[in-house]
Amino acid sequence: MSTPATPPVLLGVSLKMYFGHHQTLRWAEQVGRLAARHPVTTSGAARLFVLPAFPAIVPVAAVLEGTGVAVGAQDIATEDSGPYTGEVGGPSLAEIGCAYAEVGHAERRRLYGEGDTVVAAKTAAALRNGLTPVLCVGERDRVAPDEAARRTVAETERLLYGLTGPVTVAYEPQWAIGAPEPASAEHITTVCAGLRGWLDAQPQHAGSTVIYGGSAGPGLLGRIAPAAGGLFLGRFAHDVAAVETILDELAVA
Ligand SMILES: O=C[C@H](O)COP(=O)(O)O
Repeated sequence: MSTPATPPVLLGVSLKMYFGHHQTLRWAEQVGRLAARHPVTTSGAARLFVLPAFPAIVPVAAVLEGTGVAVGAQDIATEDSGPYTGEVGGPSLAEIGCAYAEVGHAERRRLYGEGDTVVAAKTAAALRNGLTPVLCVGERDRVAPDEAARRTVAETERLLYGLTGPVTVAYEPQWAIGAPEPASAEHITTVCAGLRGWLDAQPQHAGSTVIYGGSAGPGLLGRIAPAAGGLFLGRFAHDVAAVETILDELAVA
C-alpha cells in the first residue's frame, strides 16, 4: 500500500491595510522572485498565497503570474451582485484571478460588527464562486488549550453548517493577533489537532487545510506542524527576508 503524499505546507499572507499601493506592488515583486527561485516552492513542498487590498489584487496577480503564488481577497460580499454599495462579490473576485477569499477575521468582527451569520454567508459565497474561503476562527480571550480547542471546533462546525467544499481554516486566537509573539506551541497544536480531527471526519470538506495565524513568523512552523499545515502571516511577512527564512526552515525540516 502506498503512503499518502504529504500535503504541501500552505503559507498565506494578509497585507491588511498596512501598505500603500506601490509598496504593495514592490513587496509582491520580491515575493514573486523568491517563490520562483526557492526550492521549497518550486518543488511544490510549500504553496504561497497573498491577500492584498482590493485595488491591488489585479496588478499583484499580474506581478505574480508564473511564480506559483496565488492571490486572494481580504473580504467578500455575502451576495453575488446587486445594490450593495462598497461591496465586492465573489463572481468579480473569481474573474480577476482570486483563488482565496478571507472571511471572519477578528478585525472585521470587532471593528465592523460581523457576526456568525455574516461570516457563514461569506463562506458560502466564496465556495459557490469556486474560491477557497480562508475561514478565520479562534477564541477571543486567552483560555486553556483544551477549552480553546472545544470552542474553536464548535465555532468552525457552526460556521460551516450545511456547506460543502474545501476550506482553509485559519486558527487565529484573537488575543494573539497583533501581539509581540504567537500563542504557545502547545496551545496551537492542541487547537489545530482538534480542528484537523473534526475536518477529517467531514467528507464534504475533503481537501481542507488548517493553518495558524496570530503573530506568526520564522521559527514557529517547525514547532506546530503537522497539527498546523501552514501559517497565516501578517506583520512578520512585511520583510520578505522573513518569508525566505520560513521557506529555508522548511527546506531543512
Ligand atoms: O491576518 C493575519 C493575522 O491576523 C495575523 O496578523 P499578525 O501576524 O500581524 O498578528
